[in-house]
Amino acid sequence: MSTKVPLFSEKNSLFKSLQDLSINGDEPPLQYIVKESKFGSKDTSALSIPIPIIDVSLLSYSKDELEKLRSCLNSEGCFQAIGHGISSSYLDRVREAAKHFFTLPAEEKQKYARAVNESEGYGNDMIVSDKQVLDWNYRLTLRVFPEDKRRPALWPENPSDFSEILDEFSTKTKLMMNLLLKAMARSLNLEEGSFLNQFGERALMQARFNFYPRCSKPDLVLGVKPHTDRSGITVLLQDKEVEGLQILIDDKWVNVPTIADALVVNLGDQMQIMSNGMFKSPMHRVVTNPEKLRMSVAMFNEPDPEIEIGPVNDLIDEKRPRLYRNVKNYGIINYKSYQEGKIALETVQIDQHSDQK
Ligand SMILES: O=C(O)CCC(=O)C(=O)O
Ligand SMILES: [Fe+2]
Repeated sequence: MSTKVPLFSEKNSLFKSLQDLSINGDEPPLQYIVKESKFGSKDTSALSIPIPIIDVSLLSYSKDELEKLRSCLNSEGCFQAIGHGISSSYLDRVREAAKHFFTLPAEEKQKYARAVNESEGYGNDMIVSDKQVLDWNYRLTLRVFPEDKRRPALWPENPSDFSEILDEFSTKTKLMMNLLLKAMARSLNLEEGSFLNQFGERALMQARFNFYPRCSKPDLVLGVKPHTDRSGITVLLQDKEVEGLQILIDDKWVNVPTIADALVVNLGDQMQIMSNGMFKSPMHRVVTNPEKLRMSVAMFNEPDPEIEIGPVNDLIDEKRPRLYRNVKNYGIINYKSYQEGKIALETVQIDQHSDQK
C-alpha cells in the first residue's frame, strides 16, 4: 500500500522543500535553527583527532585487535571498520543507488512518502511538537529484517536494482554485525553469544538513506541533531567525499573523517545496556555544508522488541553494580524520551543510591 502524503503536511504546509531552499539560498526557516541543549554544545566546529580503525578480518585470531576493539568501544563507542570483506566497488553501487533515488523528481519520490505517524518511507522529520528543531535532511527509512516485516510498496522501483542492492547490502551488513557482536563478547571474556543471543532470531534491522542538501547557515542548522542511536549496533556508509558526522568524545565534538572503503560502526543504547556500561553509545550529530550535498546510508540493528534485554550477568559484580534495568521494546522508550528532550538511557538507569532490588 503506497501512501501519498505531501512532505511537511503535518503542521505546516508553508515549508518549501529543503532542496529548493538549498538551491535558492533562502534563509532557513526558524524551525531549523538549533538551540543550546543538554546533548552537547551547539558550536558546529569540531576537532580532528583520529577515530580508531579496526581490521575486522583480524578479530577472529588477533588478541591485540580484540583488545583494541574492547578499548575503543569502552571509550569512544565508535570505530572505522576496514577488512570487512565488502568490496569498494560494491559500496559504490550502494552509494549510487541512494544517489539515483534522491535525484528523482519530487513527485516520483513522493510515491514512497511516509505516512504521518509512521517512521517508514521517504520524508523529513516527524513533527510532534511546535518547539521541535528540525533536521536539515531528507531520509528514506525501510525495515529490512525480519524479512516478513518488509513493506515492498515503500521500496523504490527506481533505480530498478534498488531492492536487490538493499537486500544484498543488508545481508552483508548483518553478517558483519553478528561477527562483531561475537567479537565484542569475546573481548570481555564472555560467552560468544552473550550479546548476539539477546538480539534474537527476529532482530529488527532498519536501513536509513540520508540526504543532506546544501545549507546557507551551517553554523545555525544541523543535518541531524545530537542523539544516540536506539539500536544495538549501527553501521554507517559515509559519503565518499563530503564529511559531516561528528561524535562527542570527552565533551568535545570530533569529526569522523571519510575513509572511502571503511564502514563506521557505532554502538547504540541497547549495547550500552547489555554491556552494563562497559561499552558506550556515543552522542553524535551531523553538521550541514553550504557548498556540498552529502549522503549516507545507516543500517540499524536492534534486538527483537518482544525480547527482554539487560546487562549480561557476568558483567555485574560488587565493584560494578547493575547500571540498567531490564527492558523490552527500548525503541519506544528512546523515541518518547528524545521527543521530550530527555536522555533515553537515563530513564532506564538504576539509581545507585537508592535501595535497588
Ligand atoms: O549521516 C550520518 O553520517 C549519520 C546519520 C545518523 O546518525 C543517523 O541516521 O542516526
Ligand atoms: Fe545516528
